[in-house]
Amino acid sequence: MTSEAASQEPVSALSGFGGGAPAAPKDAGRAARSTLTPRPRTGFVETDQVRDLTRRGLAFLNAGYPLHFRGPAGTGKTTLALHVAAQLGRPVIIITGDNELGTADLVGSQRGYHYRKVVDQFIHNVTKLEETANQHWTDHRLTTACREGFTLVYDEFTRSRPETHNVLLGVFEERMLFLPAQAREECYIKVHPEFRAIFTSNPQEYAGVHASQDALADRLATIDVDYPDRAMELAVAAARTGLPEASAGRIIDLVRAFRASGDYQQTPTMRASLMIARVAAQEGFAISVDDPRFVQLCSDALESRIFSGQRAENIAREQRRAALHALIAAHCPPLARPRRAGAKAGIEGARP
Ligand SMILES: Nc1ncnc2c1ncn2[C@@H]1O[C@H](COP(=O)(O)OP(=O)(O)OP(=O)(O)O)[C@@H](O)[C@H]1O
Repeated sequence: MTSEAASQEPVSALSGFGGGAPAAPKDAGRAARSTLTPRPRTGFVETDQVRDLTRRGLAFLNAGYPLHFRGPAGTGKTTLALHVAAQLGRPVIIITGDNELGTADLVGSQRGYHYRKVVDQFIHNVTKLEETANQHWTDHRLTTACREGFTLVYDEFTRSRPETHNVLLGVFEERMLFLPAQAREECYIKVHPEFRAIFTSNPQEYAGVHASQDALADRLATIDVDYPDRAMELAVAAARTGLPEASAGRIIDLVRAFRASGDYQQTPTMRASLMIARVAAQEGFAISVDDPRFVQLCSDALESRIFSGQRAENIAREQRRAALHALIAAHCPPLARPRRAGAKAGIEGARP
């Protein structure tokens, strides 16, 4: 995403949120275009783990501290941040971290031109033309959020350069947002008492991220988000795909066992189990090693995580592939054979 897009585009397409929140009179149209109104998201799963993280996060936010959810990819940080933001009941503004993002993208800048044309035809055959061009100051997302008391969700903030965040130090410490000289009319604004900020970051990401400044990290209340427990992963897969729990459970156990094996270069996250579950449900595959289409689906979704593009040794490759297939067989067992009269019930509904 470009910095312009990050700072300017409405983001109402995000699920669980609708655009056009009511804004305060000043700059109302602009603020409304860049905010989201939280509403409950369909398929959102609230387990004890989610409730606990939400409660702990809200405690910091209610005391006025900026909150930071930190955790590996696919652990549900962004979803959780939006869920917690929704609990605050204020319009939400989202920024996504980007190396190209600068202070102006957060705070505001001089934009556009106002043309003024005066045609003086006092003497009928003489035309006097006067044209002036004035730039005018435009608030960007951080300024709008601070001014109006909105909730700012800054997703993957460590993808932005640390110096971009200098302006945040005053916001969190002195509750003042200092504006650059171009803002002319005001050199700072007092941060609205209802302004809150929620950050997310992934400490394991090593491409395209920056270390967070100590000064900023010290101001954030950081809560570590770990991989979801089985109950949560299962509930999410069942809710988001419509698979029965027994079938979704096999996929979850397969992906969790693969994750526990450590035999990969890219961690298989909750997104991997959702991907398998969603495609299997849509295509009507049997969640079993007996269905070659299902086995192929698991291989497609998981094998790429074993090798990250480097040329792995062929033997290691084959060994790891075989280990993955053994996991598929162990967690997605053969379909129940047709029962002979009097035989006991077999595996519960292997088909989704
Ligand atoms: N509580 C939940 N209910 C329903 N779905 C969820 C929940 N938490 C996470 N998910 C789903 O799990 C997937 C990963 O979640 P999310 O994008 O929030 O993770 P993340 O930690 O922000 O990932 P990344 O660091 O890669 O951006 C998404 O498809 C999301 O919709």
